Amino acid sequence: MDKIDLHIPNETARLRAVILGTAMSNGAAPSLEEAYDPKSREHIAAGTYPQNPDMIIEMAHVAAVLSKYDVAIFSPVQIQDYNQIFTRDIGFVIGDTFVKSNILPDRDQEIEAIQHILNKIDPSKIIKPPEEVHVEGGDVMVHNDYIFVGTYRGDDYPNFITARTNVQAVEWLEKTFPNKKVVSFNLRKSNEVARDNALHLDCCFQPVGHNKCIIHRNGFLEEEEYEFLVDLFGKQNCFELTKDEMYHMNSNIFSIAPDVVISERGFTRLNDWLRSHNITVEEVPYAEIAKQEGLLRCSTLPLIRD
Ligand SMILES: NC(=[NH2+])NCCC[C@H](N)C(=O)O
Repeated sequence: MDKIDLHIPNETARLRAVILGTAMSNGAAPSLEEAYDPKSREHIAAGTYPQNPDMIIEMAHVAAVLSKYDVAIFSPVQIQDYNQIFTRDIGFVIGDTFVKSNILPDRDQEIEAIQHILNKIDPSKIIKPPEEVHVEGGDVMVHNDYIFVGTYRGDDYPNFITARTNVQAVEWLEKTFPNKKVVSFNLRKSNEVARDNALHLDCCFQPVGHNKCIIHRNGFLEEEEYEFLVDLFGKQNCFELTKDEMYHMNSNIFSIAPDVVISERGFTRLNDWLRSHNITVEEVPYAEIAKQEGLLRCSTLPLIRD
């Protein structure tokens, strides 16, 4: 593909091109102080932080499924000893526009590694918000006329390394995409307890199929914002996750089409529900990567959907 014509209308339309993160050179396990999410920290402390070779195998399974569906895969250039698995957060596509994230400083080298991919995009379609806007792709979802945004509105925002998208980002998205309805969600944050932390919106919610969604009530701080989504999709179309399922990142599967998803092989209750709605579930092992508080949506950045 010489030129990339971006097109992202929603989370589930048939996928044609995607950036897939890389685990080729993650480096040694970070120290407790270096970790920037509580689940990684939990595994560092327990001595169960994932090993590089295991994560490479898991990502190869995803690449194989994408290839099976003829999806064009783009890869970041590997930076030595640097975690580049969660490519979702470094930028995102809304319609025909690529937005470069203002990501956590610990992760800001990741965007340089996709410059060769950005070079294939019309430069007038690449934008970067001003510095005061903090935003990561895990918090941003296009849903046809809507843009859903995970945020944290508390005055203690600066204390949370787990709060990545601020209210300035919500305002900037409203201004920049005036034809979309921007709806924001105040998410539960914890720097210490992974089970009480919705790191990004995609850690507690994601649309799937034509009209369904996966959701976990406790990820939302405002009951009425959770209810807005349940009403929008219809209660019977919402798969409500348990606290444990949210912790294992069940909301973070990845859609190749309305009727095809990639999911973790251990997500039995979810995968059965998806199949019961005639959605093909391509199961992959991804439990090692899940230890870093990210899963399949987090490690993919879609560029073209139908
Ligand atoms: N879109 C996502 N949920 N990304 C997960 C990123 C996880 C990564 N450990 C971080 O803290 O940044």
